[in-house]
Amino acid sequence: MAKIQISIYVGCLACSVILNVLLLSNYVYVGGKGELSWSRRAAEEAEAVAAVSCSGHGRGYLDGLVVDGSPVCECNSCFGGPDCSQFAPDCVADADSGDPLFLEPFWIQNAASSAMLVAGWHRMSYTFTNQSLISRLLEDHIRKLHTTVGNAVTQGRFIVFGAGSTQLLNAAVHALSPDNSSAPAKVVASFPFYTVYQLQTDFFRSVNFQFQGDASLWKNKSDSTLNFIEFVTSPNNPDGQLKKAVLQGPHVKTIHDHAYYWPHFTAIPAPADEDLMIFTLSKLTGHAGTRLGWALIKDEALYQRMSTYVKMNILGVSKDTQLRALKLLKVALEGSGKEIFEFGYTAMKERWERLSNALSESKRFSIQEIAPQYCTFFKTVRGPSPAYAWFKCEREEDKECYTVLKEAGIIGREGNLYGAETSYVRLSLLKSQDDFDALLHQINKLVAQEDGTKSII
Ligand SMILES: Cc1ncc(COP(=O)(O)O)c(C=O)c1O
Repeated sequence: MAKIQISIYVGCLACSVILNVLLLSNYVYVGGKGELSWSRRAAEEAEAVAAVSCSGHGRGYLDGLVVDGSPVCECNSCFGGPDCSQFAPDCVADADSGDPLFLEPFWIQNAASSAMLVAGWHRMSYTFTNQSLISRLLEDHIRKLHTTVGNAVTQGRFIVFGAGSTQLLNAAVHALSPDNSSAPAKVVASFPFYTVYQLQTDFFRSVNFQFQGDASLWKNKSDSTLNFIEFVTSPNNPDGQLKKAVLQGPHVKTIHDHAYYWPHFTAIPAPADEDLMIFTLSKLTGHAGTRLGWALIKDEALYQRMSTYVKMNILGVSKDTQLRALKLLKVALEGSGKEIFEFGYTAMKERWERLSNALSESKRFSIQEIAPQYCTFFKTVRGPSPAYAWFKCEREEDKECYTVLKEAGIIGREGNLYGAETSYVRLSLLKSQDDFDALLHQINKLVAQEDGTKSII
């Protein structure tokens, strides 16, 4: 009887050892031969989808549709057909959204260093092992990047991550509003301002805060006992200017939105050193879909309030997002940031120059002026490369400028959404090259109609 028991025991032990060896071998990279085990299939899938030819005007995606076993090309606007090779000459140029696809070619050039492979068991927990909601390594890389670029002081700042900076904008409004005041804090921004500040503040209707429009209108009242929260966007969306706060006073709190304070879009005259600064991965690496924003916060109590907001809202930013952001920031830091920012600046500057040239002889249309400025990152005076053109229809009869452009096959964003007159339209310059080319094509046609003489380039 004992003999049978011992045999069963030995048998079980052997099975368990074999099972563990098999399981372990599934995790193990077979060193020496350069062969992969569990990751090979995923790598092959990723390479196969990247190899799908979409004529340079589209892309196949791992999570895209598959037809007859092949990934389907998702075409850029104005292109169609199974391989995106068919150009639609009369297509409308969509210059509406701020989708930062101008950086896609950079990531294609850096495919190897930016690729990731995520195991099924990667960080399944709500928290990191130290119970934090934030990757320490990612936080270190963010601080390092700001120091390298010289665009923000991070010493003595706490960091909160959000699902994009969009979430942090309202987290900041919530955290800066008094809890038990008889009057809600007045949320303001100087015109023209990023529409979402108003949309969000109105949407999350609260007894603690209320959107009150143009900051400039409250200039003489800001030293009173009224509570103000001013959004300062620098560089500004839509007009690319480096803005400063309009209001000052003991009851004025300021949220500095630095989404575009990167060398792609602006000279960096000095590191931003404000009490509350908000940044986003979207306009830095172009990965808007990854949804990561961060706030640099001086005051600990404010940091705690913003952290609580994010905890109550989403219980922390996705660990997959944090992993991807880490990978991307490692690439951004290569060559002390020179590669990504040279690429971004060159692309945006070229677009700005081409648009400026197209409009240089127009009396009917204009775009904003941005003065050249010394950039501490490039160590030279550099010209403008803004994310958006703040386009103006100069003639009285064109004062519904959005409609004028729409009729000319261009979709922009109405100036009144930014608190400005309807003679302004925001045109996005940071989308894909195909989007920009379509925009320029339509602008050239429009300007050529102005005097009937200029040829269409
Ligand atoms: C000024 C400004 N702030 C914040 C955002 C939000 O960016 P995200 O939520 O992608 O971080 C945008 C997006 O366009 C923006 O223009």
